Amino acid sequence: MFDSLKNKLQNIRSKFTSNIEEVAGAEPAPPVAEEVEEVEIAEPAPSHPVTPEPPVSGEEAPGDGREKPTFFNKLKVLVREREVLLREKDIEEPLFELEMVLLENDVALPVTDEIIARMRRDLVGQHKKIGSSVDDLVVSTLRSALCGVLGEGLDLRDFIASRERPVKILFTGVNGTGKTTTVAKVGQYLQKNGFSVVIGAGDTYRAGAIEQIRTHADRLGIKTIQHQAGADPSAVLFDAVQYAKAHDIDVVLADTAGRFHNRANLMNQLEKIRRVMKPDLVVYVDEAVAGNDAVIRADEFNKAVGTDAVVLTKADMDPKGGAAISVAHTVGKPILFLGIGQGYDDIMPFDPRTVVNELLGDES
Ligand SMILES: Nc1nc2c(ncn2[C@@H]2O[C@H](COP(=O)(O)OP(=O)(O)OP(=O)(O)O)[C@@H](O)[C@H]2O)c(=O)[nH]1
Repeated sequence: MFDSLKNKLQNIRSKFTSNIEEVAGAEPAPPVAEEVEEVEIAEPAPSHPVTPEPPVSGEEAPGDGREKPTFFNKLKVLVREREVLLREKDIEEPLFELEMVLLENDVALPVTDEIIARMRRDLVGQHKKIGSSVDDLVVSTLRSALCGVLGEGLDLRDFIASRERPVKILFTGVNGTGKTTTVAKVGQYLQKNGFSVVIGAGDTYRAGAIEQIRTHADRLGIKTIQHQAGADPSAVLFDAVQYAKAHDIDVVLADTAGRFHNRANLMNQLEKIRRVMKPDLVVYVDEAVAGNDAVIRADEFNKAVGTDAVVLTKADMDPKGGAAISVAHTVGKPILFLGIGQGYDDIMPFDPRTVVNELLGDES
């Protein structure tokens, strides 16, 4: 998943590190006298008896019984307190490369600009403590820039636990992106997390769609509410909600026909579904492999009918990761899950920190 972006980000990480190391190496060492007073560092036991050194002329021996800072102590403090003041030109080159890498990997332009601005703001013109590892500074700055655009994510279990039963989740999106499979995967995920589920077969438009969702649901032991092909999807989903109420089911998952935001009749149909079903959560499903197109569609869909969260499918086939990085910041709604394969288990709750750590090759 996102291998191209991952490899390139890790190269950029080394570039930033070597540039900053160069600046840090060229800077004069910061003063250490005051810090040395505060720090207690165990000194290695001497291998032979040490005769106390007489004070160097002009220097007072400490009169409070404390040991005078030694060279060894000073060195340790120096490493710990090492600071660097970065100027724009010190990181201009890796910043430019980062910008190119993000754009080449389908990260949307405004999102790329935001990441670069965050990096610049966090690094340039400030004294940065770099301790013994410049790499730590680079990784934490990159991590916070990426997490800044990915937002907080949304834990579906917490969301469901916070709502009245039955919690109604409506899945929408364009044709063939993996919506029906996603409904089945989410059904299994919720069952495994202790919630009971019913599926409403609201795609009455595409030939074979009802049978498709029914087959998935039967395999997973989930009840499906269905009408015949061509029926009004609002009526099907209304029935699914009634069934859930009558049988104390926790969650209704509503499949719907794929549609584009500019197809007026299908969008009106979706409006009707919303009025009748009153969903707690509208989930827009698109495929990560569509890159920037998926981001634009998600944004337009949100503006046309409103979206609460996004699922990106086929992340397993996407080397770039641009849609996953861009969609939450562009649409202003969290990513709920990534689809990572064709099996029912191939769904991953989207945790921004985990994804960023994976991209940076850093487990901390
Ligand atoms: N590799 C991969 N394939 C997926 C993923 N999710 C779905 N698919 C596949 O994508 C294809 C389309 O999935 P569907 O669930 O039928 O798509 P849909 O959006 O419901 O299609 P419509 O009903 O036409 O809107 C199927 O072959 C799925 O197995 C995923 O995360 N990874």
